[in-house]
Amino acid sequence: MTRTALIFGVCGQDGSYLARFLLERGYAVHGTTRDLAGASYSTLDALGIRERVTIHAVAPQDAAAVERVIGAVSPREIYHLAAQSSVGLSFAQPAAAFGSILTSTLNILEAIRQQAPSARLFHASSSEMFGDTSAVPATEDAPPRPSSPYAVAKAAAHGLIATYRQAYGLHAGSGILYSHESPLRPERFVTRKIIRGAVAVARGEAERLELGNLSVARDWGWAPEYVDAMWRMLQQDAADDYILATGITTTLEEFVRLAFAHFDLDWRDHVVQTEAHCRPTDVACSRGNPAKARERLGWSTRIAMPELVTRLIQVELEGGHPGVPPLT
Ligand SMILES: C[C@H]1O[C@H](OP(=O)(O)OP(=O)(O)OC[C@H]2O[C@@H](n3cnc4c(=O)[nH]c(N)nc43)[C@H](O)[C@@H]2O)[C@@H](O)[C@@H](O)C1=O
Repeated sequence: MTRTALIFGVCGQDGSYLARFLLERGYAVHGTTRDLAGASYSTLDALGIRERVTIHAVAPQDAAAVERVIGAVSPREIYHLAAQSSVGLSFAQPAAAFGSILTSTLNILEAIRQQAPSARLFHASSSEMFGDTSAVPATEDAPPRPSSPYAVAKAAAHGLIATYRQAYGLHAGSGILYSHESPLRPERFVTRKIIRGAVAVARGEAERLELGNLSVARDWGWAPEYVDAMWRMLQQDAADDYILATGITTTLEEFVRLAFAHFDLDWRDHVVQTEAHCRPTDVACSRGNPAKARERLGWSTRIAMPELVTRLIQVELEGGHPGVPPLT
């Protein structure tokens, strides 16, 4: 029998890779986007799968619309990836961050509790909720110490998922996602910005690249690998929370150095640090221990730093995603 999955936020980086992953495994894949006419399908187009996904117009902050789509699709697996994903933007638009992250999560949980209690739910939590973890890599039990509107909302949504699991017995779990990158990332995120910037300088199309704080350190992985973990979580008999990370943390300065060094360039000749690109507060260092995911899900990453930089540059130089038309 064909298995059916519903992905809230199918047009994002993770939604698109997950849709491809599930299609490859024979799933009927449904996905939501807020506005069919206004939606950008560039990620689904880049992977060549737009025609194979049934897309529904749903604003996840609209409880009735969430109930309707879950009732209509009747999915066994639900993936909640629909929320504002930019930490930086959440400082400028905190209310929007809260609505998109927290209200959407509550609506999906309530719809499942009321009318699809046997459905399984994956929720995208974030390492940002732990704050600075330079002293000890976070485990799933680490206390939340959020330091941005985005992280506060994610910590609350994470708590809701655990509460519904415990109080109502739902099969609902959070993947605590560390940064995971790909050519589908927009330039709002620093990795794509750096890769594009280094390529532009190497080609003589730009002279400099403006960035913010380079002393921060992050655990960067390869996004297509993370959707496998999301799926594995929903194949477990019991739902739980898992840290999804490579376990390798690198400074942003080192990322920049590697990107420019790929073209025999010294980043210090081209990168300018400006206040305008710094956040009011920023997580200094993000470290996570993915042991539980390795032991219980059999999941670990194959691609990590520094290979990630080379891979992103190669795709950028080829003009898009491997094997599919270039991204515009
Ligand atoms: C785990 C977490 O991962 C991602 O959030 P993020 O780490 O904030 O991603 P980002 O690429 O915007 O920033 C990374 C770091 O780089 C610093 N940085 C310096 N200069 C620039 C700069 O010019 N632009 C940007 N965007 N960042 C800069 C910036 O201050 C920050 O320290 C999302 O997936 C999120 O959804 C998520 O949950």
